[in-house]
Amino acid sequence: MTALRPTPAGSTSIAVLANALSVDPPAGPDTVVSGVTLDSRSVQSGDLYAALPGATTHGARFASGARDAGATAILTDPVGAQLVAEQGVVLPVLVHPEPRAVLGHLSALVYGTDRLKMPLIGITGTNGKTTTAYLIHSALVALGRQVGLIGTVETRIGDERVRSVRTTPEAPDLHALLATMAQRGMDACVMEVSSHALSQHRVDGVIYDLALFTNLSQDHLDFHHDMEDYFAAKASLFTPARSQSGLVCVDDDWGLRLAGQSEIPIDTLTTQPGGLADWTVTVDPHDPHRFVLRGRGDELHLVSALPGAFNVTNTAMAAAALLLLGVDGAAAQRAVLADPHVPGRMERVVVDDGRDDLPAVVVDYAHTPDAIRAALEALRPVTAGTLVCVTGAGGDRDRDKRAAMGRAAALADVVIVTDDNPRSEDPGSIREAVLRGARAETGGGTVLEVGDRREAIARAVAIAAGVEPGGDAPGATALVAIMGKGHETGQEIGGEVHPFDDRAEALSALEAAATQLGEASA
Ligand SMILES: CC(=O)N[C@H]1[C@@H](OP(=O)(O)OP(=O)(O)OC[C@H]2O[C@@H](n3ccc(=O)[nH]c3=O)[C@H](O)[C@@H]2O)O[C@H](CO)[C@@H](O)[C@@H]1O[C@H](C)C(=O)N[C@@H](C)C(=O)N[C@H](CCC(=O)O)C(=O)O
Ligand SMILES: Nc1ncnc2c1ncn2[C@@H]1O[C@H](COP(=O)(O)OP(=O)(O)OP(=O)(O)O)[C@@H](O)[C@H]1O
Ligand SMILES: N[C@H](CCC[C@H](N)C(=O)O)C(=O)O
Ligand SMILES: [Mg+2]
Repeated sequence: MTALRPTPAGSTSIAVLANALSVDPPAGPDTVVSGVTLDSRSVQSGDLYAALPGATTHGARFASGARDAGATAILTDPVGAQLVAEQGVVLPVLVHPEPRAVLGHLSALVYGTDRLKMPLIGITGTNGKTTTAYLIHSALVALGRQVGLIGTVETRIGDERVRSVRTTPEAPDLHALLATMAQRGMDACVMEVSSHALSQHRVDGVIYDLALFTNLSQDHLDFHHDMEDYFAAKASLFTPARSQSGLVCVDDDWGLRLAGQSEIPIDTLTTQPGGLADWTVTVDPHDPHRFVLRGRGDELHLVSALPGAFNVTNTAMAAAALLLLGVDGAAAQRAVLADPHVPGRMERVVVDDGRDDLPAVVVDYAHTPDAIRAALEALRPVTAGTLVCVTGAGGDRDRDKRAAMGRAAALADVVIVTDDNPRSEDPGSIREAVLRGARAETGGGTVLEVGDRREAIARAVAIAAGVEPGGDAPGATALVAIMGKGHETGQEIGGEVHPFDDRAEALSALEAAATQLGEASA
């Protein structure tokens, strides 16, 4: 990301950075460093270029490109220093055995974020980070605060929005964003902290005032060695080097474990009936969206604006976080009632002519077994007719979760297995793994394979609407859940990203079904 850099403070020099690293300053005159990047393609004049060793290449191979783009200095490891020298690049080079591990702290010095006053809220967990971040963001905005947001969908600084490439930006980009937010007068920033970010030092040099843990379930086992390793990455957010205080949802065993081992003061929250925690949730027996949150002497009567028991949890976590940040109970209660639009999470797609003979369509970002199960369990009670689920798994990501995703999807009456982002993998083999799980688990439901995602969505809507056979009770009581891509606007196939938006495709499919139903009744 090259956008949203702060106005350079211009006070940090190569000698200052060398001193921070406890290494000798490179020979030659000292120079001001006004920015940092780890991507040669994003270098701006005056930048320190961090040439990092990676899984596929070494950043130092791009040193001459970085120099031509105006880099002032290079940070790299000994192998990188050799590569820089071989290219004849004459720039001051700071050498460190683990450049990634010092990059966050150097970025903080360059951007002045080591003196950040703005409160920071960091959210980690397998599912619910984006949703909870939006809930906190929209509540703080409703309270009249200026709030920054960083996460899977976008970065927001006041009214400015920039689409995200990653959930948690790399350290130089993160510090640049935080400095920009501070310069533009944000009162707080709420952000998602992925496990990749924690493992790859992306949030080094940042101290969160409040860290949240939502839950842990299977994902990313391509990157993390096993669940223990994945948990350890998440748990590292709850240490004094990273956060001052925490709020941990203890509904799953990982949350309980984290609460037991946390090195910082934490509050616990549970939604389990009769559960013991600092914050408890009592759901209204007559309305699953209404609940009472009790904790620290406060009692808040809240309504989750989003469907599903898990969104009661997300809303409760957001409300407790507000109170822990010092918002008073009455204000927090009002603020979390404000409508949070969370793009691509349980998002309804409707044709705008108000007709009532079409199935409901929901686009959701469920791409783990646990999320698919939670989403379908949330949608089943609001579906009197056929529940159709369109799902698929991403390529070049955790392979072990694919069959489990299929098994979870088999909670629907009709499962259509399709492509997500195949990336460099063979789409047919990815579908095969998901299909295996769905077929093993289905209790009499239908499992179909439709590789082309556009066709899969059209098919799902047609079955649910009753214009194609396959649904037991098609029409307005049926529901189509399109899982996995949520807010995404592209589909990555073999290194190319093709424009694709599940919401737009669902709308076209609904319009086509409406036309067919109209013709049939004419
Ligand atoms: C597994 C992973 O996270 N890899 C990240 C890692 O890649 P890498 O170490 O393999 O780097 P590499 O491709 O070998 O390149 C080495 C270095 O050369 C640099 N380079 C490379 C080419 C060039 O022309 N110029 C250049 O400077 C690269 O910026 C890099 O610093 O460092 C790269 C540079 O920052 C990242 O782009 C890359 O993220 C990849 C693209 C990725 O897909 N990451 C995903 C899995 C991710 O981070 N996901 C999480 C979790 C999502 C969630 O659950 O919410 C996220 O936070 O988004
Ligand atoms: N608290 C929760 N528990 C279980 N499932 C959830 C929870 N919140 C959301 N989900 C499900 O997980 C999906 C992803 O939710 P969300 O985008 O909020 O999570 P995330 O942690 O940001 O995910 P990612 O790591 O991919 O960015 C949702 O679309 C929903 O199906
Ligand atoms: N942040 C998640 C996104 C997955 C979304 C899904 N559409 C896919 O491509 O697998 C990840 O990097 O694993
Ligand atoms: Mg997210």
